[in-house]
Amino acid sequence: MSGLELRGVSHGYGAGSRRVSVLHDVSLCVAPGELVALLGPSGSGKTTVCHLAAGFEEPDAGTVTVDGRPPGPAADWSLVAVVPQQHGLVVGLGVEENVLLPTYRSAGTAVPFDRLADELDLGAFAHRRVGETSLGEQQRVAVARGLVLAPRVLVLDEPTGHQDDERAELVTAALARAARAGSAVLVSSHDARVRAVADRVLRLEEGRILDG
Ligand SMILES: Nc1ncnc2c1ncn2[C@@H]1O[C@H](COP(=O)(O)OP(=O)(O)OP(=O)(O)O)[C@@H](O)[C@H]1O
Repeated sequence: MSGLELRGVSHGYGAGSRRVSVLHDVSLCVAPGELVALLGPSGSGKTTVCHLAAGFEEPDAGTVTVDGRPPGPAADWSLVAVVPQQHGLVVGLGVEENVLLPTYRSAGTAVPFDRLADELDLGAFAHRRVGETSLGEQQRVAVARGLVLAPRVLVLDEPTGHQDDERAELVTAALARAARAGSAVLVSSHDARVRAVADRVLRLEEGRILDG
């Protein structure tokens, strides 16, 4: 199966008798060209799913694959790119440098920075260091960095959480375009505007997928 696939995934945190199970037998897939929204209450395990999909962690049981292979801890971002909840930007570097970081270790073709800056309204602060920008601006920089290599799989954790209505529309439009261009896009979100552009909605409750 190409795209993103989680099969029978269980996962937890802690060690020994203190280990707490968070995900229970989770299976989901996101096909190339599809945008899937992952909804669920706080603590239901959405971020854990995103981290496993990104290869930040390996599941206790089950498999995670991107185009049929485990994503690995240092995946090429043309294969799987991530927008973490806390953005993961390098605050001492400039906006453009942050957006282009994935291109330094990938042979993939980059989307021009100016196009991403235009689509995500980065222009007014594109010349600044990330540490000199607002949280909402940083979030859009992280989205641009996720899009820069037109990845096979794009995983985003609450990517509109710091946006006003107008900018949230820019973000969701950019994600919908990425899916139309062939990326498999998984978005963890509570935002109705994300649901509105999703091809499918999955619900996670207490670490289990309810439907989809
Ligand atoms: N590093 C960790 N160590 C121990 N427990 C953790 C850790 N990370 C998450 N958890 C627990 O795992 C569960 C799922 O957390 P997760 O962050 O995946 O949920 P979420 O659905 O993304 O929540 P939110 O919507 O609040 O961001 C929660 O009960 C959380 O307390």
